[in-house]
Amino acid sequence: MSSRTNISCLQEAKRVAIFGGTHGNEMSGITLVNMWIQNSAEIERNGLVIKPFISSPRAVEKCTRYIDTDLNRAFTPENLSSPDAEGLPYEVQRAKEINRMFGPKGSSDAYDVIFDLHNTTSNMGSTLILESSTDLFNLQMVHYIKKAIAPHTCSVLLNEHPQLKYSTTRSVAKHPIGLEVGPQPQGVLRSNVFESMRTILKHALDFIELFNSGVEFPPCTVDVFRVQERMDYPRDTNGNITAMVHPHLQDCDWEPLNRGDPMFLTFDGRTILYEGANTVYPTFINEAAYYEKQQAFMTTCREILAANAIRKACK
Ligand SMILES: CC(=O)N[C@@H](CC(=O)O)C(=O)O
Ligand SMILES: [Zn+2]
Repeated sequence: MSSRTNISCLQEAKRVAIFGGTHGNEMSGITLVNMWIQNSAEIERNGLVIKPFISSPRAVEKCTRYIDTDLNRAFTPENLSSPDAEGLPYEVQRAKEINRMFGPKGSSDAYDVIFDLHNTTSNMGSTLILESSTDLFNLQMVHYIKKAIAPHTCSVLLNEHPQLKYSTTRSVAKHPIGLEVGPQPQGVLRSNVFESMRTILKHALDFIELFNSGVEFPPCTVDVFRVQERMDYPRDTNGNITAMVHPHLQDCDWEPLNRGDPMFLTFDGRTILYEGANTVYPTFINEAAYYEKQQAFMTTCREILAANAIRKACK
């Protein structure tokens, strides 16, 4: 790193993986990855090794989110260092395999970039998910993608929360990046969602190719939504939900939610208001996969991140 010129020189990003089917019922990513496994012409770039990969084939075969446990929570140090044994949950075995193939997580042998393709039932549009506010390579890539797709837009969700952060499949890579596109029901393919995902990935790969070719990217800023809090549904003493997302909140991902705004509608017709002091930006509103995670939506706050100029390190 050179601080005098304020250009950060980063390692080349030669090995890139594209994961689909981390969740077996999120059809756009699964379909794109299967398509690219058959014919990779569209994703090939000069000087790059690009591996399209189905992360959870058994879940894909059954068209279910997971077999035993959520793969996208399974990349914990405990799981990854556990001895191989019969009878481990399918996704724990799979996490260990993926870590051997694309990692080891945290080591210099790990893949440079893993894109993990997800779909949501929420009305989030296209969303890039980052796990670190200081990963200059990812920040510059996100900035590049946002510029390239304009006038279409893409939100950036930053999940760096000490308690709410989870051990994702992509976290095996040096630069983990999630791509979440919705709304798309589980088990369903929607052409608009499929095409948005495909376009964003194309620009992402173009960025990596340019970076590796020695192009310098000037300093930039990126608007992000930082994860703040998990909001659960109101529940009775048995743990069953007693209310739904309020119609005024449903589908309003990324729109401001202010103190006093409707949040839930109980089955007997009562409105429950948001009582937090600050304006927040909800996302993952009414995501199907999150009922079991006790999450009706997630609140975020807006933030602007600044990134240094970057270029490939000269050897
Ligand atoms: C709907 C869904 O699966 N969302 C992803 C988000 C992510 O990849 O961080 C998950 O919960 O694992
Ligand atoms: Zn998913």
